[in-house]
Amino acid sequence: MSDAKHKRQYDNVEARGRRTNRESCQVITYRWKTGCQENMALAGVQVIELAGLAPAPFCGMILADFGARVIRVDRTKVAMAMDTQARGKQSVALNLKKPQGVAVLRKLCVQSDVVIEPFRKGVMEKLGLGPEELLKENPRLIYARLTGFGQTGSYAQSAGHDINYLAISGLLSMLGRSSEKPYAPLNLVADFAGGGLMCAMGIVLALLERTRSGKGQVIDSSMVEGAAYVGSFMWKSRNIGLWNRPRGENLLDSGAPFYDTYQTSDGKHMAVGALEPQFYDQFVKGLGLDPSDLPPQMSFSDWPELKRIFTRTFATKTQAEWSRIFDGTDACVTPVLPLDEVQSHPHNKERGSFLKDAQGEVSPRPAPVLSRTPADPCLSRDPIIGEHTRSVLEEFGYGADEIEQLLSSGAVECNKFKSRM
Ligand SMILES: C[C@H](CCC[C@@H](C)[C@H]1CC[C@H]2[C@@H]3[C@H](O)C[C@@H]4C[C@H](O)CC[C@]4(C)[C@H]3C[C@H](O)[C@]12C)C(=O)SCCNC(=O)CCNC(=O)[C@H](O)C(C)(C)COP(=O)(O)OP(=O)(O)OC[C@H]1O[C@@H](n2cnc3c(N)ncnc32)[C@H](O)[C@@H]1OP(=O)(O)O
Repeated sequence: MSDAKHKRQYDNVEARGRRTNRESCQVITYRWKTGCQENMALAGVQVIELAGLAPAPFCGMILADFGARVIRVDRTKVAMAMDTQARGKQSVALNLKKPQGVAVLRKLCVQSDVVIEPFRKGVMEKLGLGPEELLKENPRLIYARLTGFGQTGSYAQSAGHDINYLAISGLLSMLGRSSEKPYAPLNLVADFAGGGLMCAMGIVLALLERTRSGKGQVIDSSMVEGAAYVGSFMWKSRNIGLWNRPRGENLLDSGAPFYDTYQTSDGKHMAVGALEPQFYDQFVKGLGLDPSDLPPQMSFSDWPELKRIFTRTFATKTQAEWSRIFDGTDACVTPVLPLDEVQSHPHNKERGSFLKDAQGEVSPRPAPVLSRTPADPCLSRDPIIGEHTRSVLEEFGYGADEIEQLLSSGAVECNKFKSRM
């Protein structure tokens, strides 16, 4: 195809795409997100999220919370969605083992701003939907590849989960109490901080850059590197002696008695972060101890003794009693709250830090809070698999007969939400 013809075709696609995007976002925004804040930071951005495990769904949810339109592409013949971070998304069910299903996905991607793919390296290429292909048709596309090990390197084709990526990042070796083996803090660091969140940042950066260049690009979002990047402080603070003792014996890794948790008389816990001397003094005072009876705060060899003294002291009162003593001071002591208590804690309540959705489920509100264009998360129920297949296909230009043909071939699936009322 001649360059001129290709350009004309691209311009038409681009123009149609832009028009479709704009129209569809306006149409969809009106039809499906009535009341949403048109001025949310990512309003008008259209994202295709290929259904994956935890990290990619988190990335998609962040973008949806801040106004993007996120269409999640689910597998067909799946009983229920495993995406627990689905708020604000639509669901289209496609069978990518069928060429027609691949053709539909291609059309969705070509007419969108962002695609998030959560698969092992090479899967999209096998489908003929690699970045080469799609960016040729839509040079403005931002193609985010969220993997564990990245698109290159000997592990690139290997399966893995958060703990594996954390291990290869170096951070897992630093996590754990003294004389215990390393432990992964839930699947927070690689999956979410270094994965979904880092990928969302990459997408926003690429969107911003595109406003200048008009061009999309590929984002190679490796959870190993994302986790390590989140942990840059650990690398950069080694030469100031913060981490030169064995695991669990340093200032911030449960070694220091004034940076740890303690059990209270009612079996709950308090968190202590009294690092600076002026806060440490308030902490000791709040415990009702005489500083002259204690060894110096930074006497490493006396830390085990200090821990024993603080443990004994915290065991004499309930969490509520200690909270009354320390709230409003600079002692850096706070109650360790279980998930079902955070929403009602006075500070969180005053800020509205946690929201309740239409199903009565409590979860964190989007962060950070933008003063003029804050996130406006969708609080209605999550989509069922394939709930929006028909409406999205119509919006992307498929006629009724074509949709029926796609349905009968099994390339797509449409499902209707059935209320349990
Ligand atoms: C710690 C977290 C994990 C959080 C998730 C957990 C909550 C869940 C993980 C496992 C679940 C349990 C398990 O499923 C068993 C039970 C099942 C039961 O039903 C429920 C209870 C269970 C106990 C269940 C409970 C929970 O749900 C779980 C515990 C993480 O670390 S998540 C981060 C994982 N890593 C990444 O995301 C990095 C990038 N991805 C990868 O490396 C790979 O995708 C991965 C994750 C290693 C999986 O590899 P896999 O071989 O399965 O897939 P891929 O190689 O990526 O290929 C994808 C193939 O799928 C085809 N495909 C995609 N979309 C479609 C479609 N729409 N239609 C048709 N086909 C599709 C695609 O073409 C690929 O096919 P090929 O292989 O032929 O190329």
